[in-house]
Amino acid sequence: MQQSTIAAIATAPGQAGISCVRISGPSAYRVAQEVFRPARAGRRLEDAKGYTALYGFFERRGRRMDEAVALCFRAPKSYTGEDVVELSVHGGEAVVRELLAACYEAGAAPAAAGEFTRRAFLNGRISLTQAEAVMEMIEATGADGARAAAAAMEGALYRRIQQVTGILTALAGHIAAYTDYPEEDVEELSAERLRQALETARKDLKELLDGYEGGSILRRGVRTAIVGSPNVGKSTLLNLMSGYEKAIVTPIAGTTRDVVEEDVSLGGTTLLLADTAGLRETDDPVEAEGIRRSNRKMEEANLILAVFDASQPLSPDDLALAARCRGRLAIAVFNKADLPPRADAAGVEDCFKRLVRISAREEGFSDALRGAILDLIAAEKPDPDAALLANERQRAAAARAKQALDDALDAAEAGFALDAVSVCVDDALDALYELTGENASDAVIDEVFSKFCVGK
Ligand SMILES: Nc1nc2c(c(=O)[nH]1)N(C=O)[C@@H](CNc1ccc(C(=O)N[C@@H](CCC(=O)O)C(=O)O)cc1)CN2
Ligand SMILES: Nc1nc2c(ncn2[C@@H]2O[C@H](COP(=O)(O)OP(=O)(O)OP(=O)(O)O)[C@@H](O)[C@H]2O)c(=O)[nH]1
Ligand SMILES: [Mg+2]
Repeated sequence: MQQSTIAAIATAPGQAGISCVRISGPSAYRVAQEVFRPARAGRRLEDAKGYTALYGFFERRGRRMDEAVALCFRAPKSYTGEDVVELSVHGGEAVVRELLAACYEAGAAPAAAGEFTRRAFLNGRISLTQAEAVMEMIEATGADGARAAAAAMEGALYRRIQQVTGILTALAGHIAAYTDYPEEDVEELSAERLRQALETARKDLKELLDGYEGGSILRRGVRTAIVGSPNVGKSTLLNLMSGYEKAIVTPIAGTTRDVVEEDVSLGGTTLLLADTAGLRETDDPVEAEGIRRSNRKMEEANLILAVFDASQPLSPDDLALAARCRGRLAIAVFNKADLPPRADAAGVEDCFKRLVRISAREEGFSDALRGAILDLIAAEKPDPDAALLANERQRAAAARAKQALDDALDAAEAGFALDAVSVCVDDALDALYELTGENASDAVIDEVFSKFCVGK
């Protein structure tokens, strides 16, 4: 248990209906009682039971500053596992800042970024992956991301990792008993059983790792690059999908130079749209830099919207672009369908997963394009309720564990002594315990919580 009592504003800055200061630690009630006076005579904050609320006033240096509500939690039944008091006042920036200052005067220390959640973790209330899920929830901008975060908070990933550590600890125990106490008549570990256990654990980890990219689609959104030759209507398409005139549109080829980004929501999934400079050979160094950025966006994209001008024959640049889309999650968008058709779509059809005709000048996001996008990403999107690796830290730890199991299988295959296998299994367990935080160094824990906001 921590000795200090910390306080921070737990609500977002700015004007709001109410704002809240959270106080956690052994002196939470002593601090709160200095700044909060119950309205009803005879009621005392120190006597309040957990999960009760009191109406009263925020007072500072004998002056009534605002109305307030105190929400009381008693250790260990609170978010942090410590005594917690939450004081809410009207949501003005000045009053809540003053409330926090008053808490400091009363002896509370400023909370570091993520310190409440860190205490919940250190007090054994949540695992490290669950703590990271709290962060994921705060960052989620789409319904899919929030659902994935809720599953992780509920322990989906933690339980999945526990399945793997369960297999491996049983195996390590068996190997240790067999090699350390041969006289004890421990059942021999057959090569087949050893291989099977290692394979099962490795398969579980491989599945988790394979789902990582898809998970980022749920959490952050689908990185969607709008690419194509100059003047085909890429910026017009971005504006159409965003619902407002975000990007400059002109009849002049080479209008867009910088990447223009806009997030749009499509059926619970966020599309991170990037409109890019038209691809062509150019001597203009400014345009050339724009085109370099277009290419980078295209490489990084989960989904490519390759735009063609349906009213013109396809150019060599168009054909080159189509060829680059082969094997990618890419949709051919034949734009300017309002004009007489002159492009031969059949020439590039087999480079794309879908082909749609639209007129980006017309109002409203075309159903055909929307349908094609939803269709393609549905196949890429993992089940948000499933166990998913949430960030690079988790991915790297899972990858280290899988590598150790690959090594263990190689050692077993090569007929090395069980000791050698056992070293690899221990390495895998170390990596997995670091993932869940059961055996994570202070440096790793610091790194995780430094990404949180103050008050969480
Ligand atoms: N006002 C408020 N709302 C909030 C939070 C909070 O801290 N304060 N939370 C966080 O920021 C989240 C809720 N998280 C919480 C997690 C555990 C406990 C808790 O008291 N657990 C006890 C009691 C459970 C029970 O009565 O059944 C326990 O597990 O022992 C409270 C909040 C979201 N909403
Ligand atoms: N007729 C017709 N014109 C369109 C359509 N979509 C875009 N345009 C026009 O085509 C021209 C170029 O549009 P932009 O959206 O700027 O094209 P772009 O692909 O972003 O061009 P760059 O930024 O130069 O690469 C503009 O004059 C648009 O009004 C369409 O569906 N039909
Ligand atoms: Mg443009």
